[in-house]
Amino acid sequence: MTDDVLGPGDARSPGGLAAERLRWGAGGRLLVDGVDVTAPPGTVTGLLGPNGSGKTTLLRLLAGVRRPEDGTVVLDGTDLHAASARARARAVALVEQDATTDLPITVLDAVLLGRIPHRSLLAGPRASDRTAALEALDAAGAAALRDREVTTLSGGERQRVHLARALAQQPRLLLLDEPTNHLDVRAQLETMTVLRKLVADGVTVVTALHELTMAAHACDHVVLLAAGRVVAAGTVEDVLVPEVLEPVYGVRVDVLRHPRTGRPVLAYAES
Ligand SMILES: Nc1ncnc2c1ncn2[C@@H]1O[C@H](COP(=O)(O)OP(=O)(O)OP(=O)(O)O)[C@@H](O)[C@H]1O
Repeated sequence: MTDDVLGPGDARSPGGLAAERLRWGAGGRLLVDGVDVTAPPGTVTGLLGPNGSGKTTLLRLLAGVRRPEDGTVVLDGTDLHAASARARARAVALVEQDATTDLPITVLDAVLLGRIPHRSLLAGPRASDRTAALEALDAAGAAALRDREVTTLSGGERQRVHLARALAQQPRLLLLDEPTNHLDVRAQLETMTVLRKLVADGVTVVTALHELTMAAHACDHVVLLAAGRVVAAGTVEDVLVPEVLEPVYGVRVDVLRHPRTGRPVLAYAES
């Protein structure tokens, strides 16, 4: 492996993400406690769990932003934490929850930041970087915002721009922390359609989500966390069921069916 290229890894090992036995603690508490996450390429994996269950902490470990105290993160056969920061930046994009955008720069320049791992640090953006950024803006439904200053954007507009920056990065693994929490219903569905298109191109996607019906709509697999541990992992049909969800969330859950798609629609009531 060279300094700035991650993978392609061992041809015999399965592609996608394979994280095993991840452990990370802070403040004298284990926040991620022996977690395994497997996400094959071509799939969207939903990371679910109540507030404080460890989703954000786990995403940072998977992204290589934080080094686990124990365990491994392997992407396409290559150990992510053994790779250089530049190699990781080429391979992995993380869209953080409520990422701040307080630089006085245009949306297009913000999205061009996603191209930095792919170009020489001393050189400015090339025509191909600009093309990739414009395509990413278009895919994220943010093309009309390209000349706006990012500090003036609404919460939902910022969320689209953050997604566009990650798309411009052209990662093999895209990690997202509640990418739809500021979006109106149409924009939520559009974001999930963007993720489905990415996985169709072989990208591996792992996204934290609170809205379980959205997870049922868009995910192939889900991983349910509680208190830093995986309490269930599998298909939507296996995991998004009352007997699994009710003890974790402490609410009554009924699973209905979407009249158009047949996918699960979850209804909640206080227990
Ligand atoms: N650096 C830290 N030091 C101490 N505690 C932390 C630290 N980072 C996170 N925590 C705690 O770890 C737990 C897990 O936090 P995390 O942000 O991963 O949860 P989450 O599942 O993403 O939550 P939410 O759904 O509310 O966004 C929380 O109780 C949080 O307060």
